[in-house]
Amino acid sequence: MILTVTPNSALDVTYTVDALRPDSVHRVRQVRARAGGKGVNVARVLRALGEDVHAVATAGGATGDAFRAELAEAGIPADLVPIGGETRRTTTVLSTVEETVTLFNEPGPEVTAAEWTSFVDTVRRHVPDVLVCSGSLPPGAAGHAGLLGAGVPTILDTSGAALLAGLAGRPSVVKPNLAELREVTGRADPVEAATELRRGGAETVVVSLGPDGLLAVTEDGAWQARPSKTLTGNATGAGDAAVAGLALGLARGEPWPETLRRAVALSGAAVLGPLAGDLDLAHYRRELGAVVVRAH
Ligand SMILES: O=P(O)(O)OC[C@@]1(O)O[C@H](CO)[C@@H](O)[C@@H]1O
Repeated sequence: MILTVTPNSALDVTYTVDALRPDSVHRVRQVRARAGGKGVNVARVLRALGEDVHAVATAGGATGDAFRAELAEAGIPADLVPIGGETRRTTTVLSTVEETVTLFNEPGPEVTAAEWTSFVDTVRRHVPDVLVCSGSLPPGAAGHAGLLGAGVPTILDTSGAALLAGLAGRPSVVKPNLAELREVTGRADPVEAATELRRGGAETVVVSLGPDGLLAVTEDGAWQARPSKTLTGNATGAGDAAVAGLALGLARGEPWPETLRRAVALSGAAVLGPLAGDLDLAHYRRELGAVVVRAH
């Protein structure tokens, strides 16, 4: 079983507007709301692939109730740890004129020390094949390192100070995008920057390069996997789909080139899905054979 952990869960609200203009009123053409946060998106993707997955997330207040109801409707098995604060919302604005995707991520509610302990205990009750810990931390949370279980392969997908602190948990994989990698290392070259994170405690660093695919820097060498073509769509959750592919590769003990191939194919399928966590499965199957993987 793959366990996905979302400390700062969210109700993802997606607005579709015509043009997005500052200093103006926007008429929203379509509103969609559903359970989100990066780990929840990873769980959705794995579930769509028919994999055995379980989610752990926080939930509080009326937004937490909506989050809980939607997750149950989606059929994702989950342990939701109650918190006193209100689960946050994230807002994604899709503009059909500029074809842009704009995100507003709230910080999330303050969690108490007791709530965080209960969250960590809930995660530790599981013995997964792979543990995926994704997204930001809510204010007051002690850090990801305490969630990364010894003896279980782990993926940490977060950014900034939380990523640096999480290295203390010696994750099997971290997956920053290029901007996040540069931000935490101050280095422009992705291989040098990834090597620095490996020295800091990550076994493997997988960098998401947007339309250029994924770059993995591992103890056995480096590989880059590129999609067969550039896609347009909703890129929110594309990184989470890539993480789902990495988790699957780790669970199956596949070699890195295979794992990267799947992760890139899933990431493209997510860009074509309407909302974060959705997949175009036909694209995924086609793209699996078309992704180009080369030693870097
Ligand atoms: O604020 P975080 O935890 O970094 O990111 C949260 C988030 O923007 O990431 C997902 C897309 O990856 C969205 O579904 C989600 O709400």
